[in-house]
Amino acid sequence: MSTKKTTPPPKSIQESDLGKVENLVRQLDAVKHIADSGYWLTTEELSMLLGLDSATTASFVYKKESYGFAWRNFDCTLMRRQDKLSFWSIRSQTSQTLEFQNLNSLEVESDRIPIPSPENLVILPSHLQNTSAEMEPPQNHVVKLSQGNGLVLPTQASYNQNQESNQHQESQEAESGIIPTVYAQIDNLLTWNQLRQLFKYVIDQEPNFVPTTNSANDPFYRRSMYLFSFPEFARMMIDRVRSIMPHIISHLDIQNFTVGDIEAQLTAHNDGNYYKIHNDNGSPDCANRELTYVYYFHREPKAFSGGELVLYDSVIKDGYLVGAKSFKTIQPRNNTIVFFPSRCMHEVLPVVCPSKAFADSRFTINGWVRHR
Ligand SMILES: O=C(O)CCC(=O)C(=O)O
Ligand SMILES: [Fe+2]
Repeated sequence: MSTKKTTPPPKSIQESDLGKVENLVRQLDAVKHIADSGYWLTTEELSMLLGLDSATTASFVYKKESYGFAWRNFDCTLMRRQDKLSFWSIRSQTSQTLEFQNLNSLEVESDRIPIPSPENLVILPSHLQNTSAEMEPPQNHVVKLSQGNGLVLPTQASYNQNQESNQHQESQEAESGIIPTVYAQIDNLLTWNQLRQLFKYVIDQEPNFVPTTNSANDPFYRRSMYLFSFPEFARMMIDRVRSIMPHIISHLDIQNFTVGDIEAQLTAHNDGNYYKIHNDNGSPDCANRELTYVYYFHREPKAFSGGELVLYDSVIKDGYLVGAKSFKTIQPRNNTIVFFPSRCMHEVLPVVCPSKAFADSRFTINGWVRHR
């Protein structure tokens, strides 16, 4: 008996490959269809669609909501956990990634505003920036320094009619130990091209915006929408903020700290939206937030009014940081970024946007610089 193995008949390579390619194209079409629709999928559906193995699928159980992964040229993002289900969005990267890669290598154009290099940033000193006392400041809003569970709310949100000028309040309260809130506002953070691309991106992302929540679990405390995942622009903003951090710390004249994680979220405030008085480092998981930054952008001409950021000064009372009566008002000017200490009390005044159109919203990329 011969030991020689019989060679299997040559299989039709072309045919089997063609079958695989057809299946792949069918799968890619289906993924693209879902990505374009903006529908969310459960983990089980996502796993089926992408053909994920069971170990990968099982590992999703342990992921927090801020989780995403890339599958070919698609971004899959865990959007929400609701009851026992998790929901995922799929987004095609192709167009945005290509556009974004060119962002920093754009040739100088006539309408381009140069990115200020950290050395020649023009930061207006707080006292030269717009301050006002047109609204009613809250009294005795008490915040325990970096402690407590969740957002620490005013203990006594009684609002006083205040007709005096901010300047006047400042001089009065200087005598009673007021700690003025320092802030820095920088104009023209992005080039017009970057801004245009960001705006276009945000408009395309409208279906993925979801209502904001807050740690006070009070639905009336905050009204706005936010976009959970915007990886390219988040990266750009975080890099930019990190690069200017030494200059901001020195300008604000605050104690130096080692910069750790920097977060970013993208928010839209439309008609009637607001964010009541709060600080940004009042719960254990955000206790190491040192600085808050808010980058403002909107369509031109501006189609909303209101939405000012009000920054309250502080006083220390019985070991607590207490919001003072005096405050500064910051206008959400297009293409500007503002920095201030996260422990300071602040609020966003209601936005009036008569058209109610999403594109007319007050948009921000805002976030926090944590110390290491
Ligand atoms: O939009 C703003 O001006 C501030 C937003 C803010 O305070 C926050 O997101 O914590
Ligand atoms: Fe805040």
